[in-house]
Amino acid sequence: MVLNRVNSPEDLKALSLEELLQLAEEIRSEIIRVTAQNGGHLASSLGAVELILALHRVFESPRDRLLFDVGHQAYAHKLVTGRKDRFHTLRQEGGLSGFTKVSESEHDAITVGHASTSLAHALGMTIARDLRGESYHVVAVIGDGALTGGMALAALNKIGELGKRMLIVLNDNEMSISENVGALNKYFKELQIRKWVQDAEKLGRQILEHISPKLFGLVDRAKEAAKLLLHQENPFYAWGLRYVGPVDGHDLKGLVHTLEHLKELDGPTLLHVVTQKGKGYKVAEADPIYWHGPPGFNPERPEKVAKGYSWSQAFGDAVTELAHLEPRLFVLTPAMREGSGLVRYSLEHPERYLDVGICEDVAVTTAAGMALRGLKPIVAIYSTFLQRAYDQAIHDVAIENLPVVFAIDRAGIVGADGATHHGVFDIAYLRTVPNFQIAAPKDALELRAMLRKALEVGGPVAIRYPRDNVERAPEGVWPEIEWGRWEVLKEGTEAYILAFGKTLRYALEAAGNDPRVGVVNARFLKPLDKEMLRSLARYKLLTVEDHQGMGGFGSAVLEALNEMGSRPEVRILALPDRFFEHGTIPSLHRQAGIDAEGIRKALREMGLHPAYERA
Ligand SMILES: Cc1ncc(C[n+]2csc(CCOP(=O)(O)OP(=O)(O)O)c2C)c(N)n1
Ligand SMILES: CC(=O)[C@@H](O)[C@H](O)COP(=O)(O)O
Ligand SMILES: [Mg+2]
Repeated sequence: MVLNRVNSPEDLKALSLEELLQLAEEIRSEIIRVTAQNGGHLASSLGAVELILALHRVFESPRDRLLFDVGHQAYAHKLVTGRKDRFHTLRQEGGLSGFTKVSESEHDAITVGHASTSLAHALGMTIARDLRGESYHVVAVIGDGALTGGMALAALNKIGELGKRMLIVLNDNEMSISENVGALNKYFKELQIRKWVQDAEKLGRQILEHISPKLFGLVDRAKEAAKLLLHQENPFYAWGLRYVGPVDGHDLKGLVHTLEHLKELDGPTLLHVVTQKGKGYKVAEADPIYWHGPPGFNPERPEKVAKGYSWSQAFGDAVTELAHLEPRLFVLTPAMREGSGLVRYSLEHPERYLDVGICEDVAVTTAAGMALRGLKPIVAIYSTFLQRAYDQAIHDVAIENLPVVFAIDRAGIVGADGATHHGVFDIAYLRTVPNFQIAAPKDALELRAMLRKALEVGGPVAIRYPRDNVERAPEGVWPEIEWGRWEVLKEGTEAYILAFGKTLRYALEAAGNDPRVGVVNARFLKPLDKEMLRSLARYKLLTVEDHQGMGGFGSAVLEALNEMGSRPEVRILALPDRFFEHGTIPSLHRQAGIDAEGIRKALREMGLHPAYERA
């Protein structure tokens, strides 16, 4: 096994081309083996194997800084940078992160998980490097999907102007999670259509290679000259970049030669590599969407695992029906069609569906534009990714109190994706914004009721729900809901648990049949149900939420009690002021003390010992 001999990128330099090719295959097998047991970003990582090996062959990490945008495609990078013995712990609690992470390795240049940051990171690093008189290389690998993000394009604009030496590798597989979108993506396809150019180039390199490897760079120069003659402007000309490509992103030998050549060039260069997402694993090549992030699977007989009915699907089914009832409804997603449960909706209502690409800011402000002109837009968006559109939510939606519904998926701890993805800030960052209303349904029926009502109440409405399964609600059923009113699910004589969203299940479990402890589905956070809160203020109160404690649901309850001059005993169960790494959701909830056990413990501390303890 060649991989056994690779303990650092240094070791790659001693390998022959045959050994490098063998190493690529061994790495592919290891990625498949571990992703099969742990789940993870399989297709993206399989597609980047040759590229990553070529980069580590040519550059000198950690002296040279290799940046991976999103960081989900970097499994090969982890395997050749001293982490192969821990690779089996990928995305497991206490194990390796599923993305690159500065605190995990000196070879990880940036901590990522959210897309489109690598170019601004690289810009900053080249400025620091030059200011400090240092001379290392900065290389940023960015996918065609991540390049649809506005901050990537804005960074390109600055990179081209400053002209600092850096290499940008565009890993173009024509896929985001879904098929990629955007005008640039269409242009890249055209660039690749000139297959005869690529074939001629490959032949030219092979011929020159036999004459002298030194002539290899001649092909690049000949190509650049040809493009100028053909007036095939460098697609990144406007951004002041040197463009090279498209080249075959799986041709390890060709990549090494091209990178060797580009390494010597000054100024910013963009190397356009064409890869196949899922390369080397038939099922992933055939369906890179499902195999973008599969749960565990049988590597010998890989089959799609039928996941249970999720909140995302409940949302997708509800809006698909709702669109028949409300002709002004329009649903937008920032490149998360599958994750947000919108495949069915996009097929049934293509004229009222829009995937804007990986640009949450554009999704929200496009929705604002639609609302200004009479539509009723719903932005389907993960809590963590909504962080990218906070000003748009305030500046473009809330100030004019526009009727935009935010269907916030993955609200709360999400599990294996870890700190970059837990949706645990949205309550705090939204509830301070005037005009925003915030709700969390207890089940799919309540989700349907809230979505329908949200389209009527007007103004910005955030409805948040977790990464979890949920019992399917019957089609065609649209229950009424008293907007802004909580729901007592269990009476109590001494205390009430006020649960917001997913933690309601834990509250019911903890209260059991103890007559002293009541449970409230506190499904509206803004507006709070102050009338019911006032009536409960004579009991001990325990709030529980799957969100940071600071600025969360519990804070809102405390503020309201203070406002009404009530001083009951109140305990807040929420996430402490720290980041939670990757792990299973139940385990992370247990660590945070917001599960049934945590609630029981808090009740005991409030003097409500379970009956068996009192006997
Ligand atoms: C800001 C943000 N929005 C959405 C996502 C979800 N997401 C993760 S990977 C991905 C697609 C990335 O496509 P690309 O950059 O082309 O990489 P590939 O998987 O094709 O290698 C998306 C949308 C994210 N990570 N960050
Ligand atoms: C890398 C990335 O951001 C997405 O692939 C994300 O991991 C999807 O999360 P879900 O698996 O919760 O849809
Ligand atoms: Mg891609």
